[in-house]
Amino acid sequence: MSFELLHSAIDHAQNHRPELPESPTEADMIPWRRRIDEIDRAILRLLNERARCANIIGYIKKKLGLPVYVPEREEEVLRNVLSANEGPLSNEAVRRLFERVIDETRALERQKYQDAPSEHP
Ligand SMILES: C=C(O[C@@H]1C=C(C(=O)O)C=C[C@H]1O)C(=O)O
Repeated sequence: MSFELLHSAIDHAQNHRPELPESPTEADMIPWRRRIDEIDRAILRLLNERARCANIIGYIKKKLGLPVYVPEREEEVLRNVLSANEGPLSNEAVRRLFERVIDETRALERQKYQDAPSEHP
C-alpha cells in the first residue's frame, strides 16, 4: 500500500466512523474493535516495511564496516515523529513507542548482518 493510499484509507475511516449512540451498549464496541484490528494489520505492514529498509541499511553498514548503532540518527528519527505528532498520543508516549520500534530494528540489524554471515537483503 502506498503512503497516499494509506492516508486516504485513514481519511476515509475518520469520515466513516461507526455510529456512537447516546446510550451505548457492549455491542457498540464491536465495529470499533474490528476497525482497530484492521489498523493493527496496516501498522504491522508498515513496521515490517520499515524493518526491511533498516535491513538494507544494515547490509550497507556491514559492507562499509560501520556500526549498527547510530545514536544521532536515532535522535533525528525521534525528532521527526515528535514534530509530526498531532495527538491524542502525548509526545512522551510517542517517544516510548518509537524507542521500542528502534530497539527492535537495531536488534534485527545486528542479528541479520553483524552476528550472522552477511547475505544480500
Ligand atoms: C536503521 C538504522 O540503524 C539503527 C536503527 C535506527 C532506526 O531504527 O531508525 C536508527 C539508527 C541506527 O541506530 C540507521 O542507521 O538508519
